[in-house]
Amino acid sequence: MNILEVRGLRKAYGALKVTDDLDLTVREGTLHAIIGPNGAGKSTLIAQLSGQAGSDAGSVRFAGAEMMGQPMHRRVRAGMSRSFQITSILPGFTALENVAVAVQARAGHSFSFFAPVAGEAALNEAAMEALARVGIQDRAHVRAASLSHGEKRQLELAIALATRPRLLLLDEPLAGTSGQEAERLIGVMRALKGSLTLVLIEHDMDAVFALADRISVLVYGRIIATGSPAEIRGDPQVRAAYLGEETAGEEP
Ligand SMILES: Nc1ncnc2c1ncn2[C@@H]1O[C@H](COP(=O)(O)OP(=O)(O)OP(=O)(O)O)[C@@H](O)[C@H]1O
Repeated sequence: MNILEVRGLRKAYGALKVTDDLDLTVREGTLHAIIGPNGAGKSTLIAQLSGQAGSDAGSVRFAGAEMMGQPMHRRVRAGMSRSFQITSILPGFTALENVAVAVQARAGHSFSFFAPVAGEAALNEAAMEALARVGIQDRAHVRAASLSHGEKRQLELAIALATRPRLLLLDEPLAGTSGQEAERLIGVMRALKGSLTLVLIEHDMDAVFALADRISVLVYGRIIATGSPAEIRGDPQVRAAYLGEETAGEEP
């Protein structure tokens, strides 16, 4: 089943067409990576899908329902969530509080995953469960300011997971991480695979080709190819437009 069907998506900043009649189909349960050169429109696409940024035209169907025009909190409630940058983490709050606060803030007044009577306890339970899924439950009561960079990246993931998404949009989760931290995050993403659908933007090609079930290549606001890692690696158009000889020739 296709959990996400994007058709004719457009967004321009002045004369600059950032997403330009973009089509994308994501199958449920897959990790679908989107790669492309700097400035291709990847972050803008994630922002448009999550509802953080508006769109000029197009259709975004999630689990059969049209999301275009819906605000972000409605999309979160429908099961579509995105990870946020470290800047949205509150340094004086513990990891657990960060997850709980973010869930409430993002789901807004329509936060209704739990019966009202369950309130805070249920919220904390969900937050703790999310921390466990990303492997930092033992850091739950540590202030975010004291977490390592990699742990903050894990916390971002936990914040997104706590809304119990069916589809999680990840914008460069490995950015700025060291080798060991990146390995840990790759392990977390691998463990998440199958239990939900992941759409991943990532510059680390080794990680992309190791993790992805399918890859789409975005160039100048359009998807020029979609396929398995092997198909993308072998696609002459992709090699010419983006991957370059040294990456295209390597085996993961
Ligand atoms: N708010 C904005 N106002 C004006 N131009 C913008 C805005 N956001 C993005 N752009 C421009 O849109 C283009 C696409 O940016 P975007 O960040 O989506 O690309 P990207 O593929 O994620 O790039 P990178 O790989 O470098 O992160 C760029 O030329 C960028 O300068």
